[in-house]
Amino acid sequence: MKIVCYGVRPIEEPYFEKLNKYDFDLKLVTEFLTDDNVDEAKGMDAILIRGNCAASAKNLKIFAEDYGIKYVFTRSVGYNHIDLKAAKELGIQIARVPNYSPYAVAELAMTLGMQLFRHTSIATTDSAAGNFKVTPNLFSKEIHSSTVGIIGAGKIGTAEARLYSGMGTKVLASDSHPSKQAAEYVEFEPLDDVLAKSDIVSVHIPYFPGENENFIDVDFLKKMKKSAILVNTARGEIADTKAIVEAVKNGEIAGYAGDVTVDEKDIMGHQFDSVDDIPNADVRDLVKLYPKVLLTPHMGSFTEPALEDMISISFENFHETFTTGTNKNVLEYEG
Ligand SMILES: NC(=O)c1ccc[n+]([C@@H]2O[C@H](COP(=O)([O-])OP(=O)(O)OC[C@H]3O[C@@H](n4cnc5c(N)ncnc54)[C@H](O)[C@@H]3O)[C@@H](O)[C@H]2O)c1
Ligand SMILES: O=C(O)[C@H](O)[C@H](O)COP(=O)(O)O
Repeated sequence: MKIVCYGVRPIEEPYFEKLNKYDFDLKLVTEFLTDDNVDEAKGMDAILIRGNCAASAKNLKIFAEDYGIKYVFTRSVGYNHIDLKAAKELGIQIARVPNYSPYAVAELAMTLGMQLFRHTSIATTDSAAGNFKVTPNLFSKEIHSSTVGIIGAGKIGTAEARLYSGMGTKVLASDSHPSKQAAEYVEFEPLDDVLAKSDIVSVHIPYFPGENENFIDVDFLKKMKKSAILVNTARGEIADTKAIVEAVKNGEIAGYAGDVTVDEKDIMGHQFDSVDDIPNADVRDLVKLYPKVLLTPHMGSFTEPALEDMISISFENFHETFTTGTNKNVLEYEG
């Protein structure tokens, strides 16, 4: 079976080869899938994409009607980059990887939160400029005697809760479907209470296009402590970026860290000559608030265990579908 895999970084290529136990005929393409590079899929039986690839109605139509491709799978947890409605109409099967190492993202979220909590980004920026003074803005609480709030205690949120609870931290959580697994590490409380009590708030809810844009809004931010840190490693679209910029600028929260932004397709994977060249004005303003704002380039899943899971579970998805017609990680459009 011929599979074209989009968004394969050179460092990832040996893993695709090593984990190819079903001997698929793989075509590895470095670029993310866009409407402009659909022709890489010509002659292929199936397509594998990642989070920052866009499976739009336009390119899905070409895959189905011009190339006869019926399978477009993603090696990501999130699937907001796929037009599920169009896929269903075109008879394209979509599947994802719902469960790669959750510690990949959980550890990053914790690292970013701790960096802001202990002011190390401010201190190391100062020392890199030759300033070794212990200034009042470096004064800190300690995490073992503080409270962390997890919003969305699913697989990643629970993994982060476990990490913090291992340090003795009290961990609260808000979740629309509280689980027993999470309850081992968190106390579930209503969202407003979690926001009011937490010193670090870490968000892990999925993005559902048209449903929960700007879940983190002015109101959400006002409910947090002025001394608290907000971390979003989930998706940029669930946050009102302008509201976060204002909240940090006005001291309504102490800092913000994100592994995700809005308009990712124009930002992630690109290198700009200057911050002023970042194409989204709100993201530009956010970046300029460093070191109170820390942004990473959507690298939460960029660890060896996560990468191996993403590839091998995708290959299992293809093998199951090629042998039985479907697989356990198929996504259905629920319009
Ligand atoms: N930064 C990265 O590289 C990276 C990597 C993987 C996943 N993600 C993002 O993280 C998200 C979470 O991943 P996961 O594996 O933990 O998913 P999951 O489905 O296991 O957990 C999500 C949890 O959020 C809860 N939830 C949904 N809406 C909610 C709401 N409004 N309020 C409270 N709780 C709500 C759900 O009940 C569920 O428990 C993904 O959807 C994806 O967008 C980011
Ligand atoms: O949802 C996920 O699995 C991740 O957020 C995501 O896909 C990572 O982004 P990528 O590096 O795959 O573009």
